[in-house]
Amino acid sequence: MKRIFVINPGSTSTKTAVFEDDKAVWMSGGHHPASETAAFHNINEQYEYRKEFILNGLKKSGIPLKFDAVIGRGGLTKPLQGGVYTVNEKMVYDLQHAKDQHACNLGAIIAYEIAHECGCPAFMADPGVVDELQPLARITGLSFMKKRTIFHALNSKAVSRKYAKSIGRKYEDINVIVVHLGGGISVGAHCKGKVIDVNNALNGDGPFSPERSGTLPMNQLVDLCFSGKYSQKQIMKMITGQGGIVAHLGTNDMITVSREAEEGNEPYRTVLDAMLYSVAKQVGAMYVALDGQVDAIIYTGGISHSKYCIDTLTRRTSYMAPVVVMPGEGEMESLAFNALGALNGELEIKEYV
Ligand SMILES: Nc1ncnc2c1ncn2[C@@H]1O[C@H](COP(=O)(O)OP(=O)(O)O)[C@@H](O)[C@H]1O
Ligand SMILES: CCCC(=O)OP(=O)(O)O
Repeated sequence: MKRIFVINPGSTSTKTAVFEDDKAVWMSGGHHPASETAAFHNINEQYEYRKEFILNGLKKSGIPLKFDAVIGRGGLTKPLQGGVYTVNEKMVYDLQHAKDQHACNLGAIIAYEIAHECGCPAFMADPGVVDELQPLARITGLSFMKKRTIFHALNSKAVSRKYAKSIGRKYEDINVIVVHLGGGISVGAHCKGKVIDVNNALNGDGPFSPERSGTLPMNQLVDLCFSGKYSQKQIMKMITGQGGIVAHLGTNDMITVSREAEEGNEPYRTVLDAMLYSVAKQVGAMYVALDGQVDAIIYTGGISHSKYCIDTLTRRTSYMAPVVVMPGEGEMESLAFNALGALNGELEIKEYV
C-alpha cells in the first residue's frame, strides 16, 4: 500500500489530501479570502503562508510526515506535454521565477520541500501549461504574438475521462466543451483527447471570472498602461487577481454572490449575470472550434455547485449540446492517480529539462 500526500493550491483555496493507494483517507483545505491574499505582492510571498496552512492541517489531525510520494498541482513553467513529472531543482527554479503568477506555482515547490523531509519523490502532473492547441488557434492578429494556453488542464481532462467512461466511450473518441468555473474560468474545446483551443484563464483572455478581468477593451487598457498612474505590477494584478467579481463586488466568495443574485439583490444579480453571459459566449466560440460536433458541454469547478449559475448557463447553452454538470473538481483524485501510477511503474515519469 502506498501513502501519497496531495497538495493543491488554487487562487482562492488550498486543498490537501492523504491517499492510501487510490482511496482518500483524509482531506482538508480552506478558502483564502481576497482580503488576506491581497496583502501579498506576488505568489512567492505566499510560500510560507500556504506551507504553514498545509503543515498545520496535518499537525491538527496528528498525521506524521511519512509518505511514499508527495504530489503537487503543476505550475506555470514553459509549455509542456501532459503527464507526470518528477519535481527537480530546475523546475523549482523556473516556478520561483515564473512570469505568470498563480498559486499553483507553489504546488510543486511545497511538494518538493515536504518530500525532501520525508525522503520520498515529489511529482506534479498535467500542469496549467499543457499545450495541445491546433495550429490556427495559435495565431493572433500580430505576427510576433503567439497565443499561450493557461487553463485547468488537470481537472478538465479528469472530468472528460470520467464523462467518457460514464457513457462507455474513451476520452480519445469524444468531443466535449469543458467549462471550469473556479477563481479563473477556462472554456476548452477537447477534440478526441486533445485540447485544440481554450482561453488563457489567467491573463486577460475570455470570460471574466471571480478574480480575472477576462478580455478587456484594448484601447482603454493601453490608455491605462500609459496613464502614469499605475505600475506594470498593479495593472497585472487588476487583470489576474483583483479583476472580475472582485473588482465589481470586492469579494471572490461566489457562494455569497450566487445567493444574493438568486434573491434578486443588486448589484450582485447584474454583475453575476454579466459574468455568466461572457462564459456562455465563450462556449459558443468553442462550439465553432469543434465544427459543431460536440457530444456534451461539461460544467465543472467550485461555482458549478451553484444552482443559479448552472440554471442560467444551461438556459444559454443547452441548445448547442447536452449539458453535464460535474461540480467541484477531480484534481485531488487525479493527482493521486498520477503519483500512484508513477510509483507502480504504470505511468511514464517525465523529466523536466
Ligand atoms: N456552493 C457554491 N456555490 C457557488 N460558488 C461556490 C460554491 N462552492 C465553491 N464556490 C466558489 O468556487 C470558487 C472556487 O472554485 P475551485 O474550482 O475550487 O477553484 P480555485 O482552484 O480557483 O480555488 C470560489 O469562488 C468559491 O467561492
Ligand atoms: C492556472 C490554472 C488556471 C486557473 O485560473 O486556476 P484557478 O481557477 O485555480 O485560479
